[in-house]
Amino acid sequence: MKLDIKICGLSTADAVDRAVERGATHIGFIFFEKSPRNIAPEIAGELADRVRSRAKIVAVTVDANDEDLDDIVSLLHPDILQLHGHETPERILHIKALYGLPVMKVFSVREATDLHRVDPFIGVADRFLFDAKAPKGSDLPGGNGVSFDWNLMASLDEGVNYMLSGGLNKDNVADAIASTRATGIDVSSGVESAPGLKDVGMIDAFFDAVADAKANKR
Ligand SMILES: O=C(O)c1ccccc1NCC(=O)[C@H](O)[C@H](O)COP(=O)(O)O
Repeated sequence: MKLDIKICGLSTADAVDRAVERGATHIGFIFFEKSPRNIAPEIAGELADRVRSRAKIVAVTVDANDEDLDDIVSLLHPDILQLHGHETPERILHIKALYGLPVMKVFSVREATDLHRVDPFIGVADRFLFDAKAPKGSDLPGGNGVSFDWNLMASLDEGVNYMLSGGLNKDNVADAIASTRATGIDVSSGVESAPGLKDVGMIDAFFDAVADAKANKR
């Protein structure tokens, strides 16, 4: 089974190196000022250079304007733009025309009806990421370490290619893989010892758990 693994919100060389050594197919950098994982595009670009040919570089933005996207794209040179805000299909078409990069559009989920919001984006975004809705009072649209009911994903059209995220960690990732058709999984706070602080031991434990899950699914 081919499963993409994205480690998101990286900000140190140690964590970038370990994630990719352990098999991360995607690494994500957060460009959102309120996030403890927010990173300057220049620094993200330097970290990405360490692993560029081995993992896809994902720029995570939230309703970013063209000026900010210009900076991010020119300094990071991402492979994928992850749009984690309220971007419309029209905005996504504009961004794709500007940069010629694949777009992964994020939807937050609490109930089955949240999944229908994807319909106008099919054929517009290249891939989808389903995350949990932010808890009340959170400043962050992602990276909150909370899960949603993965059984809801069964009602999604089978043709939709998606990554799953939201509160994944070493203890629940096997269950997430077994109970959905996700072609990728994405983790951030589940491999952190404190908000924004990635922990290489926790990255190891996460990849060990994914390896066990894949072995058991064969
Ligand atoms: O992680 C952040 O701080 C963040 C801030 C603003 C927008 C998106 C953000 N994270 C995006 C991600 O792809 C996270 O990996 C995803 O939300 C899962 O996070 P977690 O539940 O902590 O594993």
